[in-house]
Amino acid sequence: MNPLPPFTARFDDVEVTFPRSWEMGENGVARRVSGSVALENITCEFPAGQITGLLGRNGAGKSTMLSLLAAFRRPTRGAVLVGPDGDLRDPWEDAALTSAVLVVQEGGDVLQDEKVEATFSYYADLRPDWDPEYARELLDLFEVPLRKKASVLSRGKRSALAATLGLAARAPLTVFDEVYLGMDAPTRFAFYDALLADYAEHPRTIVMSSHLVEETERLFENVVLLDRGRVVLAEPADDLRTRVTSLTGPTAAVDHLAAGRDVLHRQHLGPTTRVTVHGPLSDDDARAAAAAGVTIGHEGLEGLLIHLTRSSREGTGDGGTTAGRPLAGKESHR
Ligand SMILES: Nc1ncnc2c1ncn2[C@@H]1O[C@H](COP(=O)(O)OP(=O)(O)OP(=O)(O)O)[C@@H](O)[C@H]1O
Repeated sequence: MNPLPPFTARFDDVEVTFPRSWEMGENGVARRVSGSVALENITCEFPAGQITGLLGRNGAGKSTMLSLLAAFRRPTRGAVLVGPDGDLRDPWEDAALTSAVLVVQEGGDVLQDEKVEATFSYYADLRPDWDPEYARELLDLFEVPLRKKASVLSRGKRSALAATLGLAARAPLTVFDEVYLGMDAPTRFAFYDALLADYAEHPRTIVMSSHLVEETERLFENVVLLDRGRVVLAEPADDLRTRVTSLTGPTAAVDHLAAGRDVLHRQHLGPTTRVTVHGPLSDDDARAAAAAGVTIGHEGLEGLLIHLTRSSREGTGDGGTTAGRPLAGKESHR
């Protein structure tokens, strides 16, 4: 059977509100937790056959958004649609669609009390594009024993197993929700390399949520940035990369060039100053910089994202988005 084509995923004015609930406080007394808006006015697309990074600070709404793709929950309002281009549908209770969407979270969806090979058999039954040989290759690469129970693996090895399942299932829409948590640096980089190599050979749509922007950004063709439940930007990664420029050189010349610009970061080292600014330089500025001994460089995405999420927070103040905040009322105790 031919594999399904890569899927597109679309969010159309999506809102997710969590209802009020009860939780046990530290003192053992039940506490009423206010409802909260986790996602608000989310309209964006994860394009077919591309790798998109879903970025945002803690509590921004990344996992909530990704859980909608796998139909783990329904939006309170708006529509989530997935499928091959021209045939996007609501994945809710649609078994054919959900078997083509795989959301991999830390620890993965594994049979905890059985050997890893039992989980492989389970995926072979459930996932039409499962590649058993590739799965074993990945386990060798990550040094995860096939004959151990998943529950006795270390946290890093469990993450590597989850990554293995995500890659070897070759789902037309594959979502990695911070799956690398617990992996050491060599394993994380082996995972990124394996992902890129397999994606090149077997095109599919990949969405990866991440905090580790600096080390994952090279993977991304698109970026969706969430802040407090709202989309701050959704753009091709290359367009974003050209938006942050560093200027390094004599302090007076750097300050002159940076005047009136949106400065993201400033660092002094004796008579030398380095600033990062938001926005490209004109040709005239570039010539002036060269004449004044100022070196121009391009920065990664991290500085821009920190800046955008920080300033959106300051800019909105209390009257801005309600996302991630209580809906109404105060916490009460009983
Ligand atoms: N089951 C739930 N009940 C109530 N509120 C929830 C629930 N799940 C998430 N939230 C709230 O929704 C908001 C978004 O949470 P979410 O886990 O989606 O964020 P995230 O970006 O994945 O965070 P992190 O990077 O810390 O994992 C948070 O304010 C969180 O407290």
